[in-house]
Amino acid sequence: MEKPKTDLSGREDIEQLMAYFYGLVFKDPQIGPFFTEHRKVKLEEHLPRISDFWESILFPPAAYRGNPVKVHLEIDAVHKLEKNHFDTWLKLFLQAVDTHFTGNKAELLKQRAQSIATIMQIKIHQNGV
Ligand code: HEM
Repeated sequence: MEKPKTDLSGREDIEQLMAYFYGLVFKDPQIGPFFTEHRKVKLEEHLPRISDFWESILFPPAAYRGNPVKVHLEIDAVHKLEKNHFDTWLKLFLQAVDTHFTGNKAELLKQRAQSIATIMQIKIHQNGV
């Protein structure tokens, strides 16, 4: 029988979830190329960084220092980030969380992903798209 789903309890759960999520992202035909072609992201560098980011939201304080909006404005300047890219990113993110976790932290994670995605799209749009 499968293990019942639980809530995220710390860093290790975030790391496992992100490894699963970026597994989906890298092979997605729509948004995978942002990571594999436009930016040539190394997963062994991205995973600790993105885990710091989500840890700072779910279990503060955490080590993340950065500016995700600025990073995505830079990505957009080279290759446009469209609504459909955000829709796909979010769909995979929600799917990854729901596949592995359930509970308050899981809900918070999904809410924050959606609100940050909305803010990013507004900022990118303001930037003259
Ligand atoms: C259209 C959807 C998205 C695409 C294609 C995308 C793509 C990327 C790429 C390629 C990077 C690596 C940049 C680099 O290191 O060279 C990155 C970094 C990152 N992304 Fe996204 N992203 C998307 C949406 C989001 C959303 C909605 C969030 C948050 C809710 C997010 C959070 C982050 C964070 C925290 C980083 C690390 C920034 C840093 O280095 O400090 N991304 N993204």
